[in-house]
Amino acid sequence: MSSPSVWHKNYPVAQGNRQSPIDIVPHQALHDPSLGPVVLNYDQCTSMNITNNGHSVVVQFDDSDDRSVIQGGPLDNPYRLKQFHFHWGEKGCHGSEHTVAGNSYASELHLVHWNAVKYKTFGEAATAPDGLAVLVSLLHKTGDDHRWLHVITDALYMVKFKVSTTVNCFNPKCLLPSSLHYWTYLGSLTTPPLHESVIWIVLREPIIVSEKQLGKFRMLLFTGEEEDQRIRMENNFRPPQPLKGRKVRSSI
Ligand SMILES: Cc1ccnc(S(N)(=O)=O)n1
Ligand SMILES: [Zn+2]
Repeated sequence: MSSPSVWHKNYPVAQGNRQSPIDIVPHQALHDPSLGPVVLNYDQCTSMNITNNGHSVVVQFDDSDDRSVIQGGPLDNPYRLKQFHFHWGEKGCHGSEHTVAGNSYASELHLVHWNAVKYKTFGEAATAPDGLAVLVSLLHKTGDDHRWLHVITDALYMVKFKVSTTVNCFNPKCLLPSSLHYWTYLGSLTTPPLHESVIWIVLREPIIVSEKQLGKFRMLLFTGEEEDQRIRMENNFRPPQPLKGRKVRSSI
């Protein structure tokens, strides 16, 4: 995984006008009363597998129909859940991509959805300005285990190297905080190809996870079993990017 500072050489859009992540400054966010609640319909278990794809750990979903969708909030259509993945650091409270008033969290969960009403495939949606919607849960490290995150962290040893294993019936709603109040802004993918196609919905309330649970992410490897180099997967986060005049709206 090359460093974010050189991505612009192969992906000039890295220096575009709607790049992600950003630093969210709460008192500068515009409260928009027209922003309704986000509505999550994840009840039909459609998770399929968990994969170490060499730069994060990803849980893929069956997105062949509208069983698992997000709608409402800033979205004009229902967006289909395709996958979720995490970003994390190597220690302490660094590892999230979005920061809040300059403060970073230990990790960040991205639930990636695509607009299957307007676009035929995820690939097509991923290049459209309203193609994707990513719901963000910030993971705050304190002492306690998160009661449901262990389902994921207990499976990580099976994908230590760049492999995949099945995960049945995991409803990611259990990884969200109790409050669905959010900030929202128009941005991009935070890893190449950095397409400016994402409506970001960042939940204000972090979830609480333990150092032990975070440690299990950090034992993942960027490298495959056959490679003799063992490179730990950590610090797979992009730092905040310039706002370039964008407005962040707040649901409350
Ligand atoms: C599916 C996908 C690809 C690249 N980057 C992202 S992210 N980190 O913006 O959610 N998601
Ligand atoms: Zn991500």
